[in-house]
Amino acid sequence: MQSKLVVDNFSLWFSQQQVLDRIALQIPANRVTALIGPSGCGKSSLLRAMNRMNELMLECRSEGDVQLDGQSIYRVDTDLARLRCRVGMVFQKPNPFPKSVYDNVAFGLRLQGERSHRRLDEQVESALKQVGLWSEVKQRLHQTALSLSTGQQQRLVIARAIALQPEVLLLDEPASALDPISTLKIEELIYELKASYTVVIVTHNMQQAARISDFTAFLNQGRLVEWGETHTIFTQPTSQHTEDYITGRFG
Ligand SMILES: Nc1ncnc2c1ncn2[C@@H]1O[C@H](COP(=O)(O)OP(=O)(O)OP(=O)(O)O)[C@@H](O)[C@H]1O
Repeated sequence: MQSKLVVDNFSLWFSQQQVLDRIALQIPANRVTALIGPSGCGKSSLLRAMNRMNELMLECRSEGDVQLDGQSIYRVDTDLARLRCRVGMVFQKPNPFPKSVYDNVAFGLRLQGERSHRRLDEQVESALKQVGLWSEVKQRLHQTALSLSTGQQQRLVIARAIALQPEVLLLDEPASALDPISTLKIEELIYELKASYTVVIVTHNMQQAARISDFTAFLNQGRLVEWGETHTIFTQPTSQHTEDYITGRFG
């Protein structure tokens, strides 16, 4: 299977604290990969390593590499804006801009220089349809996005990321702030998204990881304990640590 991203012996430090230790992991294209593990084990840091978001923090240092389609993203001449368009990210708490629904989705497209009203309309509609939000918001495209429910806001933020036609979507606990029905919608959406995108998701919810992911990586204390097909990790983990974690005995 083709790897979209390859994490190659990657280590990360914040100040003196090492938070990732020689991680080696492949992210298959057009599949959902879940990152699981106890709080503080480094899941979000590993996710952020995949589009160089850790560097926005002070005193952050890394070793090793991450390759996107075989090309290192850690080269000094990497265009970070372009990288973050190719590898989009959605956070735990929905963070719509205090702008209209339409302007949220059109924001990045306008930044990229799109000026045609017709093309903007088409792309906004297409992104909102992909996240299943179009029928809910088409009458209120010019109202503030902050008037949407939390679940709708999270789908809007995913639409904002999708509008830029990323190749990879990084989702950091995207459903943890949502009610069960909104969570289900996000899970269905993630399942559909993998037809067009490579998805990496951090989740604390083992049932969610088992339901929506094809591959699972288990981290503990900054190390990758094991990774493989989700079914195998959940039914026949090779490590006792993994088994203890997924059965709720620790973490
Ligand atoms: N900006 C930062 N500055 C300093 N230390 C940080 C920063 N972000 C994370 N850390 C530390 O890095 C370690 C890993 O954090 P990270 O958020 O990656 O873990 P996690 O597995 O995603 O945790 P959780 O499940 O609780 O969200 C933790 O010890 C955390 O305190």
